Amino acid sequence: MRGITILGATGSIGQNTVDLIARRPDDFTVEALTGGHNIDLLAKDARRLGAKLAVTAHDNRYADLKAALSGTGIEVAAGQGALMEAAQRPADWVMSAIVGAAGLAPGLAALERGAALALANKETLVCAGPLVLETAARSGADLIPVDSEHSALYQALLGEDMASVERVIITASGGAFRDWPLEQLAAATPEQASTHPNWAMGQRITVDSASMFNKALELIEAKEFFHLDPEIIEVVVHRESLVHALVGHIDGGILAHLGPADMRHAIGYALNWPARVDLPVERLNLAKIGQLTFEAPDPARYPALAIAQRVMRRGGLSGAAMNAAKEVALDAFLDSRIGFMQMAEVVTRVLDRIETDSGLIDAAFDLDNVLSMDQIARAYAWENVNSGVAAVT
Ligand SMILES: NC(=O)C1=CN([C@@H]2O[C@H](COP(=O)(O)OP(=O)(O)OC[C@H]3O[C@@H](n4cnc5c(N)ncnc54)[C@H](OP(=O)(O)O)[C@@H]3O)[C@@H](O)[C@H]2O)C=CC1
Ligand SMILES: CC(=O)[C@@H](O)[C@H](O)COP(=O)(O)O
Ligand SMILES: [Mn+2]
Repeated sequence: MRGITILGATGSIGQNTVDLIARRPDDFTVEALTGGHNIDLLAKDARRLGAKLAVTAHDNRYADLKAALSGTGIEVAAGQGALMEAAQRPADWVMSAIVGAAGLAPGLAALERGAALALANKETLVCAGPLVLETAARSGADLIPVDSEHSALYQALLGEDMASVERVIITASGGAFRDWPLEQLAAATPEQASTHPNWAMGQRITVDSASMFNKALELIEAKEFFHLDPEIIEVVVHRESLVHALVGHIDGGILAHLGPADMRHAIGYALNWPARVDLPVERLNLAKIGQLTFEAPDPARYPALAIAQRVMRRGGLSGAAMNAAKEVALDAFLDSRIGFMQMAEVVTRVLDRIETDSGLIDAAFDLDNVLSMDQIARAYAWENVNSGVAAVT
């Protein structure tokens, strides 16, 4: 029996993980499940999986969770401290599926304790790549990617000599607005941006897919995870979301990873790694699919890609700054305070300021410095939003 903890169990990745665990009750015990506001779902899954501990990230939801699990014997806790304790429980495998920079500290805590960490939370590597890899190396913990492109790269790179890799290509669906006239993007609403052509995911990553900030984060995630030179990482728009990533070798050969647009493949791969097991996902019928298409991304439509290049070249704590500014810009967009295309403007202004007036950008990669950079960038981004420079017109 393997002990499992799911951080962010009530979200899209969390629920796909719960689905896989629930199918094999004889193979897994559940140490802890964590969630946020969705107390009913957290309590339901804690009961269903027989979790030892259920944690809500919000102190003020403790009484609700306690009531929902009364009489079950399941331990209940709330707040940031409880989240960290859940991450450090003696699980063999921990899923990191909290959304945003909030997932960084709990994921690191699990790695420090030596649990295998299945990493869906891409912000972890964007904000603190060197710290995360160094923590895993020190504790001996396995770090297994879950983001579909990175799981695909991991699988395509198995047994390959990195010295023969000359290109790494990650695919992008193009998001909700890929067929919109460019001039209409400025007026896109949060509701319109919250749909995805192929994947069912949480709202934040769905909007990030529309702006391609998701792909921007993924470029940095790939650079950090696989120690890549940014110059060899490419993005190609692939409308079908069936080819997730490709690896090009110096002899001209390209290895591609294909799979259904169902995160249970990448989650199941990480759960069973290094073994492969039968997973409850659709098998692709290539003859029925007929054609796979590829296009170059338009830089005017997707300014986030150039921002990622800038961050990869600048290095240091600029990834933490970019992510924090993006999270604020996304909140402001979802609240209709700035327009869709202004998210990239806010992030650019924050990076301009961080690069000139904050010595912190070249500080050592420790958690305190990363979190300080996160806070400074958030403050700068809110100043920018509140100043009206990026207001919806
Ligand atoms: N969804 C997908 O298919 C993919 C997601 N990812 C990445 O995985 C991560 C999770 O994404 P997704 O599942 O879509 O997100 P969701 O929004 O669906 O779920 C987020 C989870 O985190 C919890 N949560 C939210 N805020 C906090 C916080 N401040 N502290 C603690 N817990 C919190 C939520 O609780 P509650 O809902 O109860 O409030 C929920 O359990 C993201 O980093 C995303 O980029 C990567 C590849 C694919
Ligand atoms: C499923 C997954 O990994 C997402 O990150 C996906 O990549 C989003 O789709 P986009 O290609 O539109 O960003
Ligand atoms: Mn992805």
